[in-house]
Amino acid sequence: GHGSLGLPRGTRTVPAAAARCHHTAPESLSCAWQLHGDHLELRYANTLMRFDFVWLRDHCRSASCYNAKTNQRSLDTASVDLGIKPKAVRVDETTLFLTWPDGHVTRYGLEWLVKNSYEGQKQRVMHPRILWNAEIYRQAQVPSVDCRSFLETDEGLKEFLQNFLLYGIAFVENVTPTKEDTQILAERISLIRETIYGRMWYFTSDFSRGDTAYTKLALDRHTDTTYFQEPCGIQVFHCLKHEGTGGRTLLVDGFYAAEQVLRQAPDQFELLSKVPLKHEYVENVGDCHNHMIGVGPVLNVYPWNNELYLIRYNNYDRAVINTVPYDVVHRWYTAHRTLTAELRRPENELWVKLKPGKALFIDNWRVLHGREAFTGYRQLCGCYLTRDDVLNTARLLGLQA
Ligand SMILES: C[N+](C)(C)CCCC[C@H](N)C(=O)O
Ligand SMILES: O=C(O)CCC(=O)C(=O)O
Ligand SMILES: [Fe+2]
Repeated sequence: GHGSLGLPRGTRTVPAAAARCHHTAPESLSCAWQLHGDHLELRYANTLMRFDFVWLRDHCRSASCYNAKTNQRSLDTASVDLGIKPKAVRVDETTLFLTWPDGHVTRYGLEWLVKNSYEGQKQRVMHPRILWNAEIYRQAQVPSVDCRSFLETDEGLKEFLQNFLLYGIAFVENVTPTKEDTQILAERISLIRETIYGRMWYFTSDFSRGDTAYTKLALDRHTDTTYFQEPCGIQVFHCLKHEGTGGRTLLVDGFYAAEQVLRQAPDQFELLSKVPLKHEYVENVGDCHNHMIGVGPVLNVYPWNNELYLIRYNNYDRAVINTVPYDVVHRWYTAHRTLTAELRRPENELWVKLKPGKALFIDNWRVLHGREAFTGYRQLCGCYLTRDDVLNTARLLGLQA
């Protein structure tokens, strides 16, 4: 052995024989382990990891516990004794071997353990992103992908998806300006998410639906369908026609703004990520009758690494707040104001004029959109996409999503 791991010796550590440190050479990638009363401690590749015994038994990848063809567990986890403890431990250069009380042996690749340990996951992000303001986005000179390359080559599709994952927005150019051609684009990367607005939608300022989107008014930055229990993951916009003035589209990276809140006021960030509230859509126009309610905090983060994955921000559609006591609600308004101030900084605003032929994909869990008031006839088509299926396509092309 190379000496002690410097562990606090509590009453729960196992007897001396098992508590001795064990090392494997070479030093650089050496593995040290120590068996405690209720967990195994492992140090490998500069990571100190702690594994619960039931977790270790549950993750046995032997043929009897795991079906490698379907990647499904066959072990009945409920049959594992919650007090289980390995009776023998061995480590070589690449693998940890545990022998269980009934003689069953489990092997774990050390790299696999690092990747799948809590400590390993805590240090990495689920979704690599580049947070942006207008300057950062312009400097990056993210190219639009050509429609043919998007539709006909894996490289084109992959480039598009990589940009989309990193920035939360991506453009396809040279698209035939019709609803049908826009649908073909959408279906290249995902399934269309059908909602109360239909599958593929057209919209103009005809107030055919009970929502300001269907007017010529300006719309402040927001995310859509905050009033769904699962807001739509992706929004596709394709402007088919505009004869008039104004109508530019505003895009703001919500995660960039939230990150600034985290820096300035971590307690406010935390409040926005903990306080659940409702968004609501009540419609009674013509034959359209809908009542939708979605519940959740403004900021949604993975608890183990505090990584943002969803922002719900729509001041138009935010419902009556009746889920928060008065003193918390005041602090919530303060936090909401801080976030709003960040979202409204002019340097965070990316303004684009959507034109026929250029389709825009927006990550509706991250990037807010808005529009300038306009005059004249303007027609947009588009759809929402199911997020799981966009990410599925990205992963199949080898991207981390
Ligand atoms: C995109 N499309 C015009 C179909 C619907 C617009 C929905 C607008 C709604 N206020 C929201 O933000 O969810
Ligand atoms: O008209 C626009 O450009 C966007 C309107 C809007 O926010 C929406 O349809 O979700
Ligand atoms: Fe919208």
